[in-house]
Amino acid sequence: MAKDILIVDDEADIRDLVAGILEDEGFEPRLAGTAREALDAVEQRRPTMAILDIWLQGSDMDGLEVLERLKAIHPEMPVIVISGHGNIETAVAAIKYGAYDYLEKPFNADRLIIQVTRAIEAAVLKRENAELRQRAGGELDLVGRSTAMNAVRQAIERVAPTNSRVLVSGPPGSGKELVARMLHLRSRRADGPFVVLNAASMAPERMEAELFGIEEGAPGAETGRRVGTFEQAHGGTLFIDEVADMPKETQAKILRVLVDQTFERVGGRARVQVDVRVVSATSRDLAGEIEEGRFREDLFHRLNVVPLRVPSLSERREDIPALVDYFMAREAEAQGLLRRRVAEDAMAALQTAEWPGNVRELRNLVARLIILAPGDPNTPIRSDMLPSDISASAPAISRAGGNEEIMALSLRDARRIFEREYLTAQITRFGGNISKTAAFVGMERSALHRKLNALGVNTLDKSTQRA
Ligand SMILES: Nc1ncnc2c1ncn2[C@@H]1O[C@H](COP(=O)(O)OP(=O)(O)OP(=O)(O)O)[C@@H](O)[C@H]1O
Repeated sequence: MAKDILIVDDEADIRDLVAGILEDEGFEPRLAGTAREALDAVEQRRPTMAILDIWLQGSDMDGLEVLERLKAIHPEMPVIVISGHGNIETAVAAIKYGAYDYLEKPFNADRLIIQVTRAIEAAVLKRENAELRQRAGGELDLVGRSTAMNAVRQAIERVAPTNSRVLVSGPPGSGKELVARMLHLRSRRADGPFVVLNAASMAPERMEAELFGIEEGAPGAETGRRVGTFEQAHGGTLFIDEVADMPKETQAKILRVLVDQTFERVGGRARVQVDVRVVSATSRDLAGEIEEGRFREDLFHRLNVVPLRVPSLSERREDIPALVDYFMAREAEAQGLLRRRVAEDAMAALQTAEWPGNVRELRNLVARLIILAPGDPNTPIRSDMLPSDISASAPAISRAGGNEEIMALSLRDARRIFEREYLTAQITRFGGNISKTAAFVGMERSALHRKLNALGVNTLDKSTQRA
């Protein structure tokens, strides 16, 4: 995406000179000759950055005041100020007001280009850092090599660079937001912002101010003027989570933005232009919501240009061991604790459990186990240490055997262990009486003897002993 740079200078020659230099470098200059023109231009669309002359003749505000206003509206937007020769103090004051840097007149083209490039890079880095912090523990890759997950991965690679809108569907906690982040990171907008709006957790009366921003003085703007999520996402991706929870009036407004990419802030009249890719997600069946009259069909078609379904965890149980290992490593590091090994019977239980909360539920369980599973950190986590609803799904064989490793063995070895434990238990049950045991388990007495010998089970046959 071309980076647009607002050039604010009262001298037309300087404006044109700066614009020419930047245009040659592939930037998209926008020009303003007065403070008012500058503020109007920013109002209409947030530029990537601004270059601002401190001395603005013929304006009702000086450059420092304009700088202050710009910083109040878009604190993250870099501004480089131009100061006349001998005006270093003012330039330094501008830095205190939040300017990224200053250029002293006369300046040469190379210096201008270096400063502009550096300012944009710094803003991108700052945003990335902020996003990383905000994500706190979020993933940037999808774990799991099941066929279902590979299909999701392939779809992401195909769709991400296209700029199409995507509707991600899937049950709660299955990884829809993660998929949306990957769509952003693999798109040409990757160095733009990724902004999340959760329609489910937002009061309907606040939704519009949140999406479109609000002007000072409008009802609900107690904290002053605010930029909405659509504007924050300019040049990047807006992720609308649980889109089915959006009130119907808001749905109509979103539809308009999607059609012409402009909107008005709440309490404002100016049209704001944005360039935003919308990725939305739902865990509900939108077709059903449309039928019930709760979701607009025309909006559905606009959002659902490319549908992408994230499978539930129970549709890809073979991914569970890799997910467990991955979360175990991450959570152990985050908590400053040692990783625990998960014994095979516990893994088998995790792979057979139902997981209504999908990957999120599995992640939370692993985090809990690291802290709460009994035994020292070198003891493997066995199925009987899992919460009862999960351990109940451990295969009966591994619970009955009490041998946590049985699920790791070949059928031949597992059968041997099973037979030994089963027969030892039965003999114990019948007080060591081989005849009674043989009758119960359905074997000839002599065959049972041979079997016990082969398995290395020592018995004192009590059926031949006189009481
Ligand atoms: N394939 C995966 N690999 C690694 N981590 C995953 C994977 N899928 C989901 N997660 C993790 O599981 C948690 C839940 O995922 P996410 O928030 O993306 O789900 P969601 O479907 O958007 O949830 P909700 O429906 O509640 O909004 C997050 O911590 C996410 O990082």
